[in-house]
Amino acid sequence: MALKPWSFGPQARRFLATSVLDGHQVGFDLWRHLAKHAEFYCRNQDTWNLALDLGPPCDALTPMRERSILSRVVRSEGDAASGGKLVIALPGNKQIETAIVVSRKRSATQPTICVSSQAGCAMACRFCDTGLRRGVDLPAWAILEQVLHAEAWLQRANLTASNVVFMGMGEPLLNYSNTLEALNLLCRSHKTTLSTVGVPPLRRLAAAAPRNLRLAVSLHAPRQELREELLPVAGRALKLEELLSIVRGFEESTGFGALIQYILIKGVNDTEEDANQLAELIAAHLRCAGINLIPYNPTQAGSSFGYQSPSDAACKRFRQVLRQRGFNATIRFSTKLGRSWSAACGQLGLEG
Ligand SMILES: C[S@@+](CC[C@H](N)C(=O)[O-])C[C@H]1O[C@@H](n2cnc3c(N)ncnc32)[C@H](O)[C@@H]1O
Ligand code: SF4
Repeated sequence: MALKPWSFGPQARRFLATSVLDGHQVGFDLWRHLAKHAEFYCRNQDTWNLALDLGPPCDALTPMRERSILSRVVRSEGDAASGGKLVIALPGNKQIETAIVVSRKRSATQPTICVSSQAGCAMACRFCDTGLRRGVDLPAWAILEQVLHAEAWLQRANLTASNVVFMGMGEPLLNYSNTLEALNLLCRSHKTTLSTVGVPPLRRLAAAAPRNLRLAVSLHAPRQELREELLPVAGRALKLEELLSIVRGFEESTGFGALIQYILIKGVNDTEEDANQLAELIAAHLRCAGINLIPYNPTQAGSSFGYQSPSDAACKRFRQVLRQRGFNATIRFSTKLGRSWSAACGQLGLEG
């Protein structure tokens, strides 16, 4: 495949030359990513050295030959046309997971790449299997390479992703500087959404994030005490009102309403009264672009608390209350297939 004359320096071009030795048939979007990566790697010698444990200075990238992309896909589940999961090995054999959701709205196919920011997560939310493992921060390149691998995978079905969401393994704001580094590149080419449980670095992000970043907040409860029950961090870090006021500031500085995420757990937070309280809370504090209701996906973590998925009817009732109060509320039903690959929300991270 012929190289395009990229306007980066010679080191970056050499990086590109080596990155195609394995003969990937990559499309234009992926090339653009590679080019950005090249720029990124050449700027970040420290990250590069650390990752490879070899210590080549930037000038010595050429001998790297076919291992220019540091991570590799060790397994994929599902298929490119309908979505799936990639298990990706990093140098040193740590494994991370990237989910790819392919949704169809009318005739348009919209793939979304769901990246991990950490392997494991220290937040230990009661319903999430990622939280069963302590969080290890991923370097920025490992976040970016998930997009590369996912793009290459999607190309089997002639698809490209325009959306990237930080909704895979980990709490992105606890890996603040690497996440910001990755966001600065990704927001140039993809509609990018960062999902957070709401931790203090959110204040810094509001000032530093690219202006077109979208924010999703995992709220899950309309009351502080219920939130603390579900998310242990809610009792230690930002209280509900404080969190909402930071999110409001974020909405003002970016001009985009935040997306509210709300897991629905049978008999825990799924009553009509909960829905009404949620509507009041959000209306009082936020502009809010929409409310994403996520029926609880069965997990090992959640089963130890007896959590169960709500019925479809209960989810729809909850949604109806929110809609009647004027909110754009949607239910994110995970496909049976997605659950069987353990690629659904909260199910990533028990392997590897
Ligand atoms: C895995 S988290 C990653 C991003 C970030 N740590 C957060 O909590 O927003 C992405 C979303 O998955 C949701 N989630 C986690 N476990 C879940 C489960 N068992 N069922 C449904 N959603 C779940 C989270 O609440 C969050 O909204
Ligand atoms: S829901 Fe998010 S913050 Fe909570 S344990 Fe899972 S990944 Fe971490």
